[in-house]
Amino acid sequence: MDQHFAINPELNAAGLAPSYATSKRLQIQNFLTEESAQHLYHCLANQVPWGFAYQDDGPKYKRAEELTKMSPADQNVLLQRLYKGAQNGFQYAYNCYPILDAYLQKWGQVPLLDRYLEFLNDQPMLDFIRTLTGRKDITKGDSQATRYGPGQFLKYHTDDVVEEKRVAAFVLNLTPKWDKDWGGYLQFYDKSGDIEQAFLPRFNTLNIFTVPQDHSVSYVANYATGQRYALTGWFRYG
Ligand SMILES: O=C(O)CCC(=O)C(=O)O
Ligand SMILES: [Fe+2]
Repeated sequence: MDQHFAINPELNAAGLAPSYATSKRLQIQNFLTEESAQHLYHCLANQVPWGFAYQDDGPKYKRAEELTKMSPADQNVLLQRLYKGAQNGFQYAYNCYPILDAYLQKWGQVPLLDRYLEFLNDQPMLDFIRTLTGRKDITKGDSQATRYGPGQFLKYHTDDVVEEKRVAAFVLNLTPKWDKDWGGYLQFYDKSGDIEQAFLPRFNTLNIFTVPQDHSVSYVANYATGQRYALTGWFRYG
């Protein structure tokens, strides 16, 4: 496989660092070369066997193989149960492909995403992120592919899992076309619950932010006609 991914050579991490340091989050457009972003997008849109991630006494994941064994009626029963759970507590429902687990367990279903995970952990990327965040102690990145469609969401949370040693969360958004009435925003809140900032899903755009920090992916409208594709994860120390 001769697939090669690259960061947009015009970007300057040191130049962006002061803005990240001040606001604790940043949106960087045209993050990868156009060719890299197109390859990844077509992979997410056409090749990924999407499973389903949700919460049920802890994080749960159904692989694509299990999902296809469920009837549409049973899938709907599950979704309604998740909506019920969302009434009173933390909940999420979105399609997912756990790239790091797939890599470590050698699922072998999407070789391009194995190459992407290596790219994420290669020197140019780690150096860029260390310079951008000012955190020289970052040692690695993990990632999952996500797809949010109508009726899917990720409720307010902070990404704080102490033992996972997360320094910064990232969302490499790969959604080519999105309408601002469709929901699916990455939203950040202040203490009183007002939205401080919200990032529209946008093609080839890296959203990166310090952890912990209050955020959510707003509910995708039932009338949305698109899917929100992204590669998300965390850069870690130790
Ligand atoms: O997809 C996004 O914009 C954010 C995802 C997120 O917050 C998470 O997976 O923890
Ligand atoms: Fe998060």
